[in-house]
Amino acid sequence: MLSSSQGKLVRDGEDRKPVICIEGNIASGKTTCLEYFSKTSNIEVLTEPVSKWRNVRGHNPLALMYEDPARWGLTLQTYIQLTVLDHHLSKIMAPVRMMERSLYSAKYIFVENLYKSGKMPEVDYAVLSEWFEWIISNISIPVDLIVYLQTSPQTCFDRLKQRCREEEKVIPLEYLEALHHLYENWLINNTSFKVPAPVLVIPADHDLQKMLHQYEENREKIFTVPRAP
Ligand SMILES: Nc1ncnc2c1ncn2[C@@H]1O[C@H](COP(=O)(O)OP(=O)(O)O)[C@@H](O)[C@H]1O
Ligand SMILES: Cc1cn([C@H]2C[C@H](O)[C@@H](COP(=O)(O)O)O2)c(=O)[nH]c1=O
Repeated sequence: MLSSSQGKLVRDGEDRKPVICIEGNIASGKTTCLEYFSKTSNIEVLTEPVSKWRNVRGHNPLALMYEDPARWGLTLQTYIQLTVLDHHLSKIMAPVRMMERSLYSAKYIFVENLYKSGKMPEVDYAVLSEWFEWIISNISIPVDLIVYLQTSPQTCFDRLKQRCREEEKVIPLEYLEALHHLYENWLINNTSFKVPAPVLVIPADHDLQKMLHQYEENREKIFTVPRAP
């Protein structure tokens, strides 16, 4: 349920609890990172609802988008915006929430990439942008910390091949390079969109053992994050 506070709709029925978003390119290791932290007590983990994006009432908008982005980009991104908004607004059951990506990256990285690469018609981009602007102007979407898993596109390409998700077999290295530049401009160079929270960068090209070690080293920084006002 939502109630109104200071002109915005807010999730009600609970105190504000810290929300930490894990960001990074496709196959950068976000799910693996969340899996690791899910073993910590008092933390709730929300992974991306990819299964919904692969099956909405028997349709697979993720596959359709990769087959024909100009035709299906709007369809997929509209549904992603809805399902991610639903995650942001769902009741937080533990003292801290960690979630995979956010409403912000769906727009600032993926929608932006479709449009900039000429694969999304201007009218589709305009409609999605209007929706997004309305949501962030009228609904409180609090994020207290962004943990950015910073990888090279080549690392993601190798991990993507290893993961072997059917819909993603058509992804070329250039696609991951384009997403990488958008992420870097947003979270590192601060040259594109407003960053909604402080950013903690974790270099993520390393093998699993080294990554787990780095997660441990950063645990304190991650979980003592001050809550945004
Ligand atoms: N540090 C790592 N070194 C090698 N492989 C990894 C590492 N982290 C994750 N993987 C593997 O790479 C693939 C993508 O990881 P995943 O966590 O699903 O990425 P994301 O959620 O960011 O898409 C998976 O097959 C996973 O087992
Ligand atoms: C948020 C978002 C995701 N996608 C695509 C990109 C990938 O194929 C999957 C998500 O997988 P990941 O391993 O978690 O990166 O969904 C997209 O096309 N648009 C989006 O906004």
